[in-house]
Amino acid sequence: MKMKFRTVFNCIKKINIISVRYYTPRRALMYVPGDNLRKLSKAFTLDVDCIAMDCEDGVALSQKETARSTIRSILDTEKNVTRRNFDRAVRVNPVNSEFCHDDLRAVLTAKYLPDTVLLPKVEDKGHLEWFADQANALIRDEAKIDLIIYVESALAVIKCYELCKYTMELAENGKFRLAGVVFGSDDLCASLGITRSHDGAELLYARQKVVLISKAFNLQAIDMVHIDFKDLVKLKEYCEQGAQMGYTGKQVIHPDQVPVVQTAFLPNKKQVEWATGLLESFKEHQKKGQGAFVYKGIMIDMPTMKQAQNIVDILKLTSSSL
Ligand SMILES: CCC(=O)SCCNC(=O)CCNC(=O)[C@H](O)C(C)(C)COP(=O)(O)OP(=O)(O)OC[C@H]1O[C@@H](n2cnc3c(N)ncnc32)[C@H](O)[C@@H]1OP(=O)(O)O
Ligand SMILES: O=CC(=O)O
Ligand SMILES: [Mg+2]
Repeated sequence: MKMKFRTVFNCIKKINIISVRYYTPRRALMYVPGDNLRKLSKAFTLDVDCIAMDCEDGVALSQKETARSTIRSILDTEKNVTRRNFDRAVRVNPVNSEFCHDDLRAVLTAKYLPDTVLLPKVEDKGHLEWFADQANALIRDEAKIDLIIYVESALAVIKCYELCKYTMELAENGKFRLAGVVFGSDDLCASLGITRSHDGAELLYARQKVVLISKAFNLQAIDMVHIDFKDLVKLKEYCEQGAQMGYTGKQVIHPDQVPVVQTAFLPNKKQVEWATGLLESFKEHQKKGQGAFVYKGIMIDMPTMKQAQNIVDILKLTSSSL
């Protein structure tokens, strides 16, 4: 009996609450320095949901122009030359840098638009208005891109709700839609004046705040990067913790991290069996007029049914979008 409880609770504790209007899976969001053709070519061979071609912090100041033009030439070529239909994302430089305008012009006027623009270091409404003006002017016709904003400073964590809300408002009449929020842990550490520890305890408050607010707007929440890329055991632990908090994916910097993250952000076989069994049982009990009932020794009513539905939904959404 004790074992049974543990098994069921192990299933429950890993559940993501998702409620989405459209869904592009981004379990692993993998950065590739935009000036490195070897790494870019390698990335396109991987089984990864999202490739983040980087113009920002993974690129030296002297290589910004090379990164921009390399990414542009990739976007000018057809997407389906690779074996997998991944999300083609570009991380541009922050709006208040000298590079962002040129980055946006290069990527948003390419023959094929990126699926997603990743906008780092967003801190106030002015940044978002500036981005909206640029995107609306540069994107042709009726096309729309996904936008993911980064919360990665003390100020941005405090203003996270306001930033998400305002981006959604701007998106209503814009050529972009807000798809998610990235929790930029490493820049946040720099902003707070701390050095990141191995267990990440210093990040807990902000990490939870970012996922809570993202989910309040039905957005994807993409968890912090694990820079100790050779430690795959700790990576798995962080993934499970993030998924348990409600994060839908994680930033990745090395190919070895990809399979761990892609797997960790999908419900496992045991969770799927638990969820489908519960949903069947829920239907039967509803027919009999019973709102609360016992399934595998646990009291079930509407909230647990919704958690089970989330598991089934995330699996369906992920497999149907790939
Ligand atoms: C922290 C906050 C952030 O903003 S994170 C985002 C900014 N940083 C980045 O983008 C860094 C991305 N990662 C990297 O550049 C590399 O993984 C670093 C960490 C430098 C290690 O590279 P390297 O010494 O080549 O690793 P390795 O020899 O183990 O690589 C094995 C093969 O995999 C390739 N690889 C490596 N990283 C990537 C990547 N991100 N994307 C695509 N491919 C990658 C290497 O080129 C190498 O391939 P090959 O076997 O030589 O063909
Ligand atoms: O951009 C990501 C971060 O952790 O900083
Ligand atoms: Mg950052």
